[in-house]
Amino acid sequence: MSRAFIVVLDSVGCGGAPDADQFFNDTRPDTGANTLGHIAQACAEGRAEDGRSGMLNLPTLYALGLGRVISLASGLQAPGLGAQPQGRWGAATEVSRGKDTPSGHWELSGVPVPWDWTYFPDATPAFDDALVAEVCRLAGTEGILGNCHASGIAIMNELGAEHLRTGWPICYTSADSVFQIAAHEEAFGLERLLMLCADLAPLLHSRRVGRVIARPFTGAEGAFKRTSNRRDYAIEPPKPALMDWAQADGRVVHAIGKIGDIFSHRGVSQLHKGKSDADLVQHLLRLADQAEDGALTFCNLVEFDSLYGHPRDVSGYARALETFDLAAADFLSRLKPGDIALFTADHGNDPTWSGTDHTRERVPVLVAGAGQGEIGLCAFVDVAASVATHLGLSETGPGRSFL
Ligand SMILES: O=P(O)(O)O[C@H]1O[C@H](CO)[C@@H](O)[C@H]1O
Ligand SMILES: [Mn+2]
Ligand SMILES: [Mn+2]
Repeated sequence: MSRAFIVVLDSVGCGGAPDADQFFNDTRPDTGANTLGHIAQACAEGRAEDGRSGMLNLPTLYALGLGRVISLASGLQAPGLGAQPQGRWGAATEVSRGKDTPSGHWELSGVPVPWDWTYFPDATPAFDDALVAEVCRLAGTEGILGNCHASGIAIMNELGAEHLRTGWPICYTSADSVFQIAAHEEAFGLERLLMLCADLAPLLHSRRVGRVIARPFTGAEGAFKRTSNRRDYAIEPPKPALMDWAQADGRVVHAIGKIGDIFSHRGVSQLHKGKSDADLVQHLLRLADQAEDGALTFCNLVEFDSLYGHPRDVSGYARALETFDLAAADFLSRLKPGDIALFTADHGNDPTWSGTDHTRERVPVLVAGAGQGEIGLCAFVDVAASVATHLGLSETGPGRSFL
């Protein structure tokens, strides 16, 4: 039985979203944002020379059709990407109203998001009194710290000492639909923090806040450090999605990286986590060798987004793409006859753009193992339909298979 591998390169968009004018970074609309296209341009113009050099060098992904995808999606002729593709290539357009990770992954899995997410206002306080009171009740504290939009490292350093003094949890949010709680692993207690987030999640999910995120840290003042015990309590997809369909048909589903959290751990047979994308790629290589007949492997590589997209680090983003491209060649060489591997993304995060938020873009769809030729423009839900069709699942969702 054939197998399928989906690899989401988090935030590796290819421009051209028809509704980009309705999404913003600071006050600038996302119209024209193009993560891959602008990185390729910056490389060609010598503006991405930190730790790497020259044209964006992605032979494996170009051979599947990546260069064609950028011009298909956005009309941009990205320099150096013109190779004759050997794979199936297209660009997918999202309909969900959020340019965030859950929206993107759910829609790729056949479930567009039918609601508007709740975002907290960029004001202080960001949270209403009833919510603060509930956090205090569950935490057993007389108050909270933060109560604003913040970057996690900055607010940990700013309020960590006060947190140790008062015992109050540090609560903050961002441009995403999230409620985050940072607390010291030893002083506040890791289990207590996780329990607090778990207990708070149903209330926030009922308000359509996508995730409650525990952000434990350790160390003393001046040397606080986040630990890898981050935990996301995410709202569940409103309908069964690709991984659920596969499991319902008795297939093994491997989730690599954040995939478990993004789907509230639904539909996952085995979860493979790591401390970095390099670890996650090792899981991917191992599963290419070892995944069961008929299995679905769904992988998210988050560092493009978290380490390079949000900080607007063009060289770093280019380096990460080039590193991944080498691993992708190794990965593809391990596939067995009948397997497919599909590379895509969940949204954009153009490192040349204004602001620090995601950018609304189309995403690449590159398929190895399914012959050669243009898929053209398609829908996010067509990814799920195509993978389900390839695996021979009984449910294929609302999309149309391009395979
Ligand atoms: O700044 P840190 O705490 O890393 O938070 C980031 O991580 C959140 C979820 O991925 C985003 O919404 C952003 O707020
Ligand atoms: Mn994402
Ligand atoms: Mn992000």
